[in-house]
Amino acid sequence: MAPSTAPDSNASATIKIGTRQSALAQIQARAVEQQLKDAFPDRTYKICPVLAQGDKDKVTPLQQLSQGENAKSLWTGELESMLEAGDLDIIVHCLKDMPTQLPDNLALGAILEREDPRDALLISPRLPSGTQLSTLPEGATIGTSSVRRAASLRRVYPHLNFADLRGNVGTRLGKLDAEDSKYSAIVLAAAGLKRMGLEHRIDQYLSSDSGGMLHAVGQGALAIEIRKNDEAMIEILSKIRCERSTRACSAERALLRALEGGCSVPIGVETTWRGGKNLSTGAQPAKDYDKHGNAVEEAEPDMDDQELVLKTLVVSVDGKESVEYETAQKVRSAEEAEAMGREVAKILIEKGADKILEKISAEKQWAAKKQLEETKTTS
Ligand SMILES: NCc1[nH]cc(CCC(=O)O)c1CC(=O)O
Repeated sequence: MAPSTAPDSNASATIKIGTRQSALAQIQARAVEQQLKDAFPDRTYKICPVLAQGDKDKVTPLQQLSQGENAKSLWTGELESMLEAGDLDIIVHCLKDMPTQLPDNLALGAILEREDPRDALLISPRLPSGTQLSTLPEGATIGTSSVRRAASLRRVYPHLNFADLRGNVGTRLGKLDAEDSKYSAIVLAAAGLKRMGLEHRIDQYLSSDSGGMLHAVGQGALAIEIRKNDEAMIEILSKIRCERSTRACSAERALLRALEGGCSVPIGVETTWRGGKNLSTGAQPAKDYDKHGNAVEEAEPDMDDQELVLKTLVVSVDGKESVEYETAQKVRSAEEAEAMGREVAKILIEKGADKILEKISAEKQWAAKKQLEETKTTS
């Protein structure tokens, strides 16, 4: 690829990449730096790890930390202030952790090619190998702090128990492996494990076909946050963005925004692409050939000829009530994908998802109030 010849006066300035400090976050930042280096080898880059508020406070339940207007800003607030001040040029995020509404002067600059979006089950080393969700004993405890994960699994496996599990990926694995561990299994995002080279710890991939679990909105995708008016950066990022992942994630995020859910709201999604010229006929898919005439990997069908399939699930905390909806349509831009997501939100609400979400929101407010009262009486 030709090196950048951007005419702006800053074309030689170091690109400062902000990231959280966890091992996974830094791996992700390095992966983005590498993609940028491949596209713009003449530029220089600096990774700046920043300690997030959410990483400092490991005691308060996540659900209460992320209450209210500024939900989730505890993960991104410090980094965003630095981006606004020009101390950073981009922030690398897991899209899943990004609020659907960003501060006014910041923007989502790019969504990169998505890693495996599924959740993964990791079984305790003390249990027989080959154990799956369906063969876990009655009363076995699953570690997860995600309401979506616990609620979705309760729905299909009401005989299992769920317990909070916090910390970064390494900490959570340590808690599963500890000799006196209370967990029979834990659930983590497959993407994080794969990026950390821990794929071998996955005992079962969870999906609509396996465990009845749909993943979180945006799960598995990295996103780049930028200053809204940074045209030079938008141009740079256009070389590393992924249109397919952008359309799928745009549909998911528009759905979440319309349902006004945060990361702890049990909305599961699954987006896949279906059909297209090469696959819909059932004929042998056409091969592509490189310039030497050697067959290369099967060409992906043109996205514009395919349908985006969106599966959704809203489930009550106890797993007893749920609303499901699945649809598919062609989406020829991120905007069309967003319209699809909003339409699906409307249908989910018509089917009763609003009642499930209202109840969860009321319970969260009650828990936060109780927590406040407890702090008052103990201090
Ligand atoms: N909630 C924290 C978080 N945010 C993103 C990931 C995984 C990586 C990704 O989704 O890109 C994780 C860890 C997990 O859920 O296991």
